Amino acid sequence: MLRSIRASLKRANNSASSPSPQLLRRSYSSESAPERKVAVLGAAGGIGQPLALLMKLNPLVSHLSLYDIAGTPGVAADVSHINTRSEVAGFVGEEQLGKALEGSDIVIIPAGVPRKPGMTRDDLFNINAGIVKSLCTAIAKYCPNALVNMISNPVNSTVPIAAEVFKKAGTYDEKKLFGVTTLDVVRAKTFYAGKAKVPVEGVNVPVVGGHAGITILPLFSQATPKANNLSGEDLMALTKRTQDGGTEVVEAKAGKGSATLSMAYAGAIFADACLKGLNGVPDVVECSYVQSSITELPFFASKVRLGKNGVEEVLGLGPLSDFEKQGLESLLPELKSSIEKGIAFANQG
Ligand SMILES: NC(=O)c1ccc[n+]([C@@H]2O[C@H](COP(=O)([O-])OP(=O)(O)OC[C@H]3O[C@@H](n4cnc5c(N)ncnc54)[C@H](O)[C@@H]3O)[C@@H](O)[C@H]2O)c1
Ligand SMILES: O=C(O)C[C@H](O)C(=O)O
Repeated sequence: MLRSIRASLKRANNSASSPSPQLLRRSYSSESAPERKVAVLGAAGGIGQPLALLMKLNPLVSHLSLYDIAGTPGVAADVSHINTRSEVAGFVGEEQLGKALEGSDIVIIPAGVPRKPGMTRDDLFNINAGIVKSLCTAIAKYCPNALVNMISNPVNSTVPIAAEVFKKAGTYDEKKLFGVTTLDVVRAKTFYAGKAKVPVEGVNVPVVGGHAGITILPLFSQATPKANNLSGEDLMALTKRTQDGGTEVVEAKAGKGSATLSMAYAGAIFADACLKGLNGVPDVVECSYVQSSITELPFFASKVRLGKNGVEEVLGLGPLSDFEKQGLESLLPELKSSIEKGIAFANQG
């Protein structure tokens, strides 16, 4: 079971760009891997718990720090019994946040409220913006050099909030702040493979833009392997399903939250890519929402090469179909206003 989860994590490392056989072969054993501390903030939640489990299974992690406002002692005690490399520590309440963060190489943030049916991600802004702001203030103080993997929604705004908090604290490094959009890639791969009837393990689809509705733009024209059996209508339907993937789960859960298990998987894939980059593994490429100059917007999701300092290179969009060019035009105003909303919030008061 454990072996198959690890194998699946490894397989999923065939990133949004073409899979690098070298990357797939170069996984570290715990004996050779450097010490790496990963902190999960919101670790007792729907995403946090399975994410804690998946990070405990990752041999690149030596210290796993689980923080929440409640419930982490139990989660940490539970996960700590798994016989894998990392030492696990649970921290609860604001007074323990500093200890939870100190020395972290990566901080993953799934803290905050999830959607209920009928809500947009932006409806979460009023609660989650404050949570993210206070957590990022603590990150700036206790582990200013950590890579930050932002999962809390609305990602289109929470990433700009984090950037502003770090700027104010004098610790901002644009190479180290990531909005986690991996779930969009995971969905695009799954839906494409199903429709094209190709084995999902070998599928790659870049997803660009942001992480809400039409700002999620899968580039199926660049999907590999190429599928000649898909019509223009099929590609439009796949695009819509990817954009509405989160809502599909929210409705199916009928008031009991949003995607947690698939998100934990996606979060674990992205954190693993960050760890590999930090450890010097070459050609680690994932899509992520980062500071960017490939469009006129200051933040944008695209393929990103990860390295020892975080973002090594923000890769361009590549050739787009007419349908995708239109999608790009349409998403820019919404993404712009979500970014501005985040920046304004962070700078008020
Ligand atoms: N980026 C993505 O693709 C993606 C996917 C799914 C969900 N999400 C988002 O992730 C967030 C969490 O979702 P969930 O289903 O795990 O929710 P959840 O309610 O199950 O868990 C959230 C956890 O955050 C904790 N929390 C609240 N305030 C905190 C604080 N100040 N410090 C530390 N922890 C705090 C809560 O106690 C809870 O345990 C939501 O905002 C959701 O929209 C993002
Ligand atoms: O849809 C949501 O609210 C959660 C998340 O952003 C998702 O894409 O599943």
